[in-house]
This record gives sequence, C-alpha cells and structure tokens, in this order.
Amino acid sequence: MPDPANTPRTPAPATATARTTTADGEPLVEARGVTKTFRVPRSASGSTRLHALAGVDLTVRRGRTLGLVGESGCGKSTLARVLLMLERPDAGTVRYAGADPFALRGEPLLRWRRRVQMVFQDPFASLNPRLSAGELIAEPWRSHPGLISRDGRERRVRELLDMVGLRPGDAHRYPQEFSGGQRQRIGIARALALNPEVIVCDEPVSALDLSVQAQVLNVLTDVQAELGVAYVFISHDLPVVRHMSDQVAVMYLGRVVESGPAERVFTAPRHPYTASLLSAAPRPPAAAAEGGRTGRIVLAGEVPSPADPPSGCRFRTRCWQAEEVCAEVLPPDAPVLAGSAPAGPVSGGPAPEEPVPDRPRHLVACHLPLEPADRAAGR
Ligand SMILES: Nc1ncnc2c1ncn2[C@@H]1O[C@H](COP(=O)(O)OP(=O)(O)OP(=O)(O)O)[C@@H](O)[C@H]1O
Repeated sequence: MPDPANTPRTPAPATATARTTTADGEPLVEARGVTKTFRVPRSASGSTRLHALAGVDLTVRRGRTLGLVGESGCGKSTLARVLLMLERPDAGTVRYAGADPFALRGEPLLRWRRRVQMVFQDPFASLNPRLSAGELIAEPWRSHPGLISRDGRERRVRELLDMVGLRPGDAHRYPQEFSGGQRQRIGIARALALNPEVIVCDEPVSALDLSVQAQVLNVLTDVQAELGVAYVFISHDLPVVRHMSDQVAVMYLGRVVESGPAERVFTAPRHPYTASLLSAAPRPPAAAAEGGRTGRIVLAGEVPSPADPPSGCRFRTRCWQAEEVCAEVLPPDAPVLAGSAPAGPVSGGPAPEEPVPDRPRHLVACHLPLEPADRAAGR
C-alpha cells in the first residue's frame, strides 16, 4: 500500500495549543534526583530492590527534542513513565513548568495529563483494531469532554489527519487497512489530539521498515515546527537520535552519565561509556568525513544487575580507565569546557564556563573524562 508520505503535505490550520508561560527553548520539564526502585524476587523466599533510576537529572525544553540513549535496561522507559506520571518516583522531584504534577488532583491533574502524551513503539499493537482512524484520534476527547465541542470534532480529526500526512477519507478506515508507517501517523495524530506540550516517543520508528522510518521522522519534525511541541525521543538508533535531537542524555544503569547539546555529545563525547556507544554505531557520511574517532571500543563484561549496582561510578566495572576513586566516589555532573577537560573533581581542569541561566550545558559524570586526543585515537 503506498504511503501518502510520498505526496506533499499541505500544512493544516492548527488549533492553538493551550500554553503555559515559559518561552520556546526554556525548561519545561525538570527532573532532579529522580530515583525509582522496584521490588523483585531474589530467591524462592526473599526479594530485593532493583534500582531502575538512581538520581536522574534531566531537562526537557519547550519546543525542543531531548534524545535519551543507553543500552537496554538502563532505565529509559522507566524515566519516560515517570515523566508521564505512570510511575511515582521514590525520591527526587519532577517539575512541569515549575509545578509538581504529582501533587495535582481533579481538574488541574486532568489538564496536566493533556499536556504530556506518548507515541508508542509498536503501531500494530497500540491501536484498537475495532475503531476507525477517526474514532482512534477522537477517543482521547472522551476523557476530556470540555476540550472540543462535538460539532468541531470532525473538522479537528481532518486537521490532525492532514497534519500527519493522511487524507480526510482515511478517518473511516481501520488500522488493519493501513501500512505500518500510516498506523504510526495515526498514533501521532492521536497523541496530538489533546494539544500536548510534550510527547514522549519511545522507539517510535524501530518497528517500521527502514524505507518509511524517515517519513515518520519527518512528520514528527514538521509537527514540532508547526506546533512547538517538545519531544523526549528514546531510541537505540544513535544516528536517528542525532538527527532528531537538540539535546541528548546518555544513561547507564539508572543514571545520566553525559548530557548536553546533541552535536557536542555526538562529536566530542567525554564519558567513556558514551564513546563506546558511539564507536559501535553507524556514522552518517558527514560525521565520518569529519574524521575523529576511528576505532571501535569493545567493553569488557556485561551490564551489572541494577539489583546490585557497583559502588561509586556504575560504569567502572567495564571502564578501561577506572581507578580507585571510581569505586569510592560517585562522580558528580561536571560542566565540559569546549576543547578542554571537564572541571571534574579529579581532572583538575580549567574552571567551568560561567553558567548561563537556562542554556543547556555539556555535562559529564566521570572522574577521568576523555580528552579529544583519546577519541581521535579511538581509545
Ligand atoms: N515494573 C517493573 N518491575 C520490576 N523491574 C522493572 C520494572 N520496570 C522496569 N524494571 C527493570 O528496571 C530496569 C530498567 O528498565 P527500563 O525498561 O526502564 O530500561 P530501558 O532502558 O527502557 O530498556 P529497553 O531499552 O530494553 O526498553 C530493568 O532492569 C528492568 O528489568
């Protein structure tokens, strides 16, 4: 079935999104010290606590994309669930436009729920096959009856279909009549139905054929340009994350080990874990032409169990640079100066740049961060 992404899209008149007061690019969602544990069985008789998130700091900016990367089991989906308020953190705070969403009740909670939506990985499993595309897109309005008048619903469904590159007549078709890419477009339109300010996209294209992945990514990019929605973009596909993200956060075993502007983190990673992840990823031609990293970094061993994480730096058991301090002291986030060592507690590098309020900084949580020369040598 041809994907209508191949036909040019006419921008749809967008219904104005109810905005909070922060301006484009300013912090919208701020997670600080977020910790989440799960009780899991240890033996036939006992249980233990698995540390899925262990003090995560993260900022999602209005109208921007935050990429979230890391190996399977590092806590990306748990963090996404906390941001969506589907999981309550054990410790730490989540602030949404300055307010604590976990403290909301009644109408303010309902309003908050509209503002943060989700696009799921599997467009085959996430859409009810008994509902038409139009019904699927309109379904969220049943829980938010005051948002749009009954008379306006049909027109709004058409607008949303157009916004994601589908045709008005598609409203009457059922999920099984669409291709995978088209179904994911319906999933995006459905997420947009409540005029969200943040959409968490958990592996939104990984279930799709390579040929349609770019088309769906373009829909997300166009929607962001048109509506100013922010994305939390979770993916194992690093070139895709690089393409989509303004900022990126690299997670390892429940912690963010490196974060900052995506181009800086991707071209000048300072954490050994980030460097190893990037060394294993295919590189876009432009990045390959830039030179830099040459060798693949093969890590020793497996990711330790989050039920029994290493002391100090969680990455130290697989890190080729680890020293005594790494086992003893949890490395704090240290700002990286362009072209120099981060001002970490051990590096003794130059003082960090003056913090500029609200500007995303390149941060690395490592006692022995990489120097540019290390990366060039592929070490
Ligand atoms: N409800 C739960 N009960 C017990 N353990 C859980 C639960 N949810 C997640 N975990 C565990 O928490 C850790 C983090 O899981 P999470 O799904 O957040 O990782 P992830 O980075 O999203 O992985 P993937 O990339 O495979 O989706 C894993 O060890 C996982 O098994």
